[in-house]
Amino acid sequence: MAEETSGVAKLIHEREEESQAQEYLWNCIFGFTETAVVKCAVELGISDYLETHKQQPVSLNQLSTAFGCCASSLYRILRFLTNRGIFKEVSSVGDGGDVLGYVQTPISRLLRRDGENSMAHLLLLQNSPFMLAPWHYLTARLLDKENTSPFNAVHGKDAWEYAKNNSEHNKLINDGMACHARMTTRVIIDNYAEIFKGIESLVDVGGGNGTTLGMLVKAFPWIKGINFDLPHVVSVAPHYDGVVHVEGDMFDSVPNAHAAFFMAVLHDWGDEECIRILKNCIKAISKDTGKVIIVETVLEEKIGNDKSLKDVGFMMDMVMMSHTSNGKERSAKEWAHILSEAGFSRHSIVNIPAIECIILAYP
Ligand SMILES: C[S@@+](CC[C@H](N)C(=O)[O-])C[C@H]1O[C@@H](n2cnc3c(N)ncnc32)[C@H](O)[C@@H]1O
Ligand SMILES: O=c1cc(-c2ccc(O)cc2)oc2c(O)c(O)ccc12
Repeated sequence: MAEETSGVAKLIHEREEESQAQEYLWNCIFGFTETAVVKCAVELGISDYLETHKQQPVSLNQLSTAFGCCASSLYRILRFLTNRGIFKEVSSVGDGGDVLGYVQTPISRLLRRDGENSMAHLLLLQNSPFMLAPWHYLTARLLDKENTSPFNAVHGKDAWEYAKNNSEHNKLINDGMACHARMTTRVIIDNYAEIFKGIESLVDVGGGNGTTLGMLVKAFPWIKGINFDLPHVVSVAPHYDGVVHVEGDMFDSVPNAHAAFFMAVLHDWGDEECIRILKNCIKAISKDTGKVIIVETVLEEKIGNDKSLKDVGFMMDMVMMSHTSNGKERSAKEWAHILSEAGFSRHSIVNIPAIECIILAYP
């Protein structure tokens, strides 16, 4: 009898496991629909529109009129998004009785295109045709003796060369990265101001359109900011008080400054390339009191801390495999290797409430 019960329990357990496995794979198979539909909501500007109505529910008719789109298709898009908790459907009392309308949620607020903490442009970057096409060549990269990056396989050049000759892609990258820069820089300013005490001038190497340095200099006005990036990036960068834009190539040299800053740059490159860039940095910064501040993923640091942040690090590592030739996310051991090879005498890692850590390296 006991044996029979344990056999049934085993069978039930196996069925539960199989149904969980199926659920996981259904999500893998159709997971792209969520990204595609969220992208559609961003392109229409649904969050931006709802925001202008504060928490007043907005009806389907109002939305379809505002966007000039087919009400029945928009209804299906909104049904999908409310089902996943991205927007919320509420009823309110109107002239003719109860009316249904849509309001924002904490997720949809992050999808406003101009919000301070918006993630919309990062979503548009990753899901642009330029960035999606290379994923079809991931297996080809593994089988290719030359290890050609999927981005190169599709576009015939690396992402930075491609952006140089394609203003649409250049804007997508700069806006997407600025979106990420705003989120992480806010965390750094609010929690780690002591890192910037005593820094007279700071060069942001691969600083993109200067969003990060603009925020840092505003928060810590004693710093003179030098935003350093490729010519096609700085030539379209907006003005920020206290920041000068300098064009150049970090593989040749880095402008002199008291300290240097890197965010989401070194992960685009292999170890030898990072060592070369970092050696240029050591030459550029103050020998006695200078330091290099690196904001990047340290893979295992988030374990046991926040699983979702750790998962983003592993996903970013796949983005690097698809979009760069030698780039990768690194473990603490891998960071220690490139920093010591570049000539830094010591470094420390600060775990922060973001997907990255702050790595402080001293000459
Ligand atoms: C992933 S983006 C990071 C931008 C910015 N630091 C941020 O966190 O938003 C990498 C940046 O490195 C710049 N970059 C690539 N190659 C470079 C080079 N050889 N010299 C200087 N900057 C370079 C790119 O133009 C781009 O702005
Ligand atoms: O699309 C991206 C996103 C990043 C990124 C996002 C969030 C972070 O905290 C760090 C980096 O980095 C990218 C990157 O370096 C690249 O070469 C292409 C695309 C992206």
